[in-house]
Amino acid sequence: EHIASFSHMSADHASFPLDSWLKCEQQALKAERKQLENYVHPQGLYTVRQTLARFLRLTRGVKCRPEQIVLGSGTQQLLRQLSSIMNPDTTYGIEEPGYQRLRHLLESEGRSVAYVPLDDQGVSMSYLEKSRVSAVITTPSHQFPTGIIMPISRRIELLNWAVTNENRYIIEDDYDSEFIYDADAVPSLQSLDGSNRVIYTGTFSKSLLPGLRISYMVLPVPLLEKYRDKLAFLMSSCSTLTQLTLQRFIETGEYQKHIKKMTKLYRVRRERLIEELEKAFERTIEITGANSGLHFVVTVKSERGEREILERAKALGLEVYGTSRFYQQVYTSTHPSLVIGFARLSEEQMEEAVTTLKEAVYGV
Ligand SMILES: Cc1ncc(COP(=O)(O)O)c(CN[C@H](CF)CCC(=O)O)c1O
Repeated sequence: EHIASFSHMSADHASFPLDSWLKCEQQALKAERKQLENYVHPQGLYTVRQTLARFLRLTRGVKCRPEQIVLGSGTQQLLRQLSSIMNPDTTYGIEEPGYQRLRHLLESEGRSVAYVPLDDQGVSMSYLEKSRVSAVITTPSHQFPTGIIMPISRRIELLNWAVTNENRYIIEDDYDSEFIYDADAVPSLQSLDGSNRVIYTGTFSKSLLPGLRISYMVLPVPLLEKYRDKLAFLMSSCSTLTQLTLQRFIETGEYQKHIKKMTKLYRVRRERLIEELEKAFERTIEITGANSGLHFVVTVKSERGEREILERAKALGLEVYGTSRFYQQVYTSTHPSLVIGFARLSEEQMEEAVTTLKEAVYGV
């Protein structure tokens, strides 16, 4: 077990509103026995998709009808389905650094993948325009892992790129978009798309819990028709009970209440952690990507490389990950950078966790 965790992989399970979730679940169990005794629509229960369509419009400006939503047990399942209805010779552009598990998934499906470098506004358009990428997978709300928030100007450029060729798509992975601190919410790419180029995916793993395994994708109508042709045989991959519980949790306002509470809690925690890091490391670190989401990146000026820092941190009982895990190419950057998540870090543990991190970076 770790003495403390900077893991970026979870939400703050200690603050999960268990009582109200259980109440919604019990109500669902009692009121919806019929639904539970049968198989439901392959895309998930229609009434749940109605709730989600309203929720996405309200929170992210996503414009869609419930028919366009597919519920799934995790983003990877949805991407697997999507790649089976898209052009088989699509080249998928993965952000570099980016979410490597999506790359592994696409490669395991025999899809062709290319790497799209980033500049300070997100995916590099100059690279994209020269590349053979036809479907770019991007995380504009809080680029994973750098934390870059893609400005509206770059979103427009990206949409213009997509409309210049009817085989081009943007897969907008709106991951980690629920919590924003020092920036205004930027409208989703999907809300700006007038040409059926954007597939929007999201998940409740960060705002609720990863273990619920409930994620969703919004298909533009032409792809929905392909979905119905090719994947009508599929059964819904996420639990009907979880769908019904989530629906109640949203309809009763519990979800919005939870997000408000967690934004306040995470904002305070994030500020405290930045203070502690700056106090302990003084001028020797640079913090980037901290304006939204549940993690940021800390780049340290140290002779010690990332691998050695992580080994020492592990030996000291500290859970922390480095950014090299998100690069497909091996980079030997002069200054190692770490992904610092704060969802699992309590205020009491903070000082000790930062001291231990400093020990891992500079300790002898
Ligand atoms: C960019 C991005 N889009 C979606 C998910 C969510 O997927 P799901 O919960 O299955 O809906 C993740 C999940 N991120 C992993 C867990 F935090 C990262 C593991 C690692 O670092 O290998 C992610 O990074």
